[in-house]
Amino acid sequence: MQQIKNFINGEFVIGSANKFFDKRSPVNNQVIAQIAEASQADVDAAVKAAHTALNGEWGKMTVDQRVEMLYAVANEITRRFEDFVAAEMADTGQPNHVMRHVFIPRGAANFKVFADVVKNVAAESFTMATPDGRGAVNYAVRNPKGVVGVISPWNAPFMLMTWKVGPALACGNTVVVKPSEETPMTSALLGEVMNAVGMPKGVFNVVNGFGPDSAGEFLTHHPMVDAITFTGETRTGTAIMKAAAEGMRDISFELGGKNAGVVFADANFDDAVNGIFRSVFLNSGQVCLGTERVYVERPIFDKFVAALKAKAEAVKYGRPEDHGSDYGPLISAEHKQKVMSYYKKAVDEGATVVTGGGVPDMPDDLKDGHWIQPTIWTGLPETASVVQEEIFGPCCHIRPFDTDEEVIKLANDTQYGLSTTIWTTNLARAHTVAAKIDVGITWVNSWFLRDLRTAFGGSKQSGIGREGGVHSLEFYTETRNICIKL
Ligand SMILES: NC(=O)C1=CN([C@@H]2O[C@H](COP(=O)(O)OP(=O)(O)OC[C@H]3O[C@@H](n4cnc5c(N)ncnc54)[C@H](O)[C@@H]3O)[C@@H](O)[C@H]2O)C=CC1
Ligand SMILES: O=C(O)/C=C/C=C(\O)C(=O)O
Repeated sequence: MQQIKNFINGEFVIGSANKFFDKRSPVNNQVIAQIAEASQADVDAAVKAAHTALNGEWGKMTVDQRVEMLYAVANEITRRFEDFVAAEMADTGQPNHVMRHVFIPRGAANFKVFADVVKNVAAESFTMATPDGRGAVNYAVRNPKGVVGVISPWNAPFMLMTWKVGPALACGNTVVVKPSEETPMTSALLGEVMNAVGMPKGVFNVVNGFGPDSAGEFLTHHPMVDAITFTGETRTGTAIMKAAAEGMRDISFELGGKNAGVVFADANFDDAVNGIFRSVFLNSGQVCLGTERVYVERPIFDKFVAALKAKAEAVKYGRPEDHGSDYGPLISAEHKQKVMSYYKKAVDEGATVVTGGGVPDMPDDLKDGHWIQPTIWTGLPETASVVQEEIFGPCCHIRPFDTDEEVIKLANDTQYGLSTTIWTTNLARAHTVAAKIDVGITWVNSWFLRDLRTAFGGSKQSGIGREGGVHSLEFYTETRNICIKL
């Protein structure tokens, strides 16, 4: 049986508690690996190693040397591409093509792009007048924050973990990563990559375990962690924020969403159907940017619902490594139970089930996996649980609308504010509506089209702060101003 160990100070270690927990495959619920759980002492050792590394060889590197190191990491990820694809498929059960074309390439890009950003983005400088007429010059320098705690989720494990580790290292910090207990494999592989490229010991560390009373909590409460970056559930964000308050540590949070898709009657119909389908069902709906509320302008409502239904009914369930399959299971039995409870609630609250709503009939070898049908509802009021609460599953509610003002109000009627996708051929309308929807990211005639130099994050309860491009520099460095009187 494969063992996944912690990675502390450049070494793979089981840890002081000699304790393991099971990693089960989402496709059939079989145990596929044993994960070494980090104790409080192990987390302490990882944080201290990261702290020591700040003042060693890593801390003394020039920006150019760091940049070269990050390029080497990206190249090594690309060289071991198939290993990363296999590990992520085993952990998540999601299709080969999604790993190959979206999640794993993004992991390498997360190192390259931020290497380029730190190399090319200047810090600010201002000259000022002084009473004696000689003036003064101000210039900013960016220093690493220190040890960054990275808490990452299970839905796109490698992409979301490296989205934080890439910029943190580019800025000269060191990191301790706590991957989700559901998906530890690619973080461990990244440890191998770090050793292969000669990354100094202690710069990158991984501690495995759970949240409360385990590695997640030990890490976020550790007094030598200088900043915490987290992607996951809003409620977990609240707990981490409380931990970060001790010692006034900085935080960057990307949290949940209940994102709206808006389809106007003038949209290119096929593009809109394909785009909304992808935004609802990619990764079996386990994407924080995913659409769970769809608003369609009334003249095309029936036709749109029928087209989305046809596509949802055509998904090909199957093992991720089977190139014919395009739809995977949910991550865990627990998550399946949560999503199924929403499928039941929708019916209890009076939804019309357009398609799905249950569990597919799978062959014997996959029967115990966490499979669930893509599901579409109509006919619910906006107050219904499945229209208000983040489900994080392959499902959406579709409702007709008549005016721009109405759909803006509907889209904004949520505690979340992460993303929106708008489909229209009327550019003026796209601008006007986009400006009025209170989210961090709006896509027009597209979804999940990512330029890593742009600001990324959520408003309202979907997050705190922005990452991406220079915004990541803001979070991962301490900007200091130096004022010189001339
Ligand atoms: N990107 C997103 O917006 C994501 C949203 N979710 C939502 O969250 C729900 C639950 O999924 P989970 O993986 O359990 O999300 P979660 O927010 O509980 O876990 C994310 C990470 O935080 C860690 N964690 C949990 N409690 C912690 C604590 N008190 N202190 C420090 N670390 C802690 C977990 O071990 C994991 O590494 C999903 O059903 C979904 O609705 C989950 C994953 C990603
Ligand atoms: O593209 C990114 O940087 C982040 C994407 C986030 C998700 O897909 C998620 O958290 O589900």
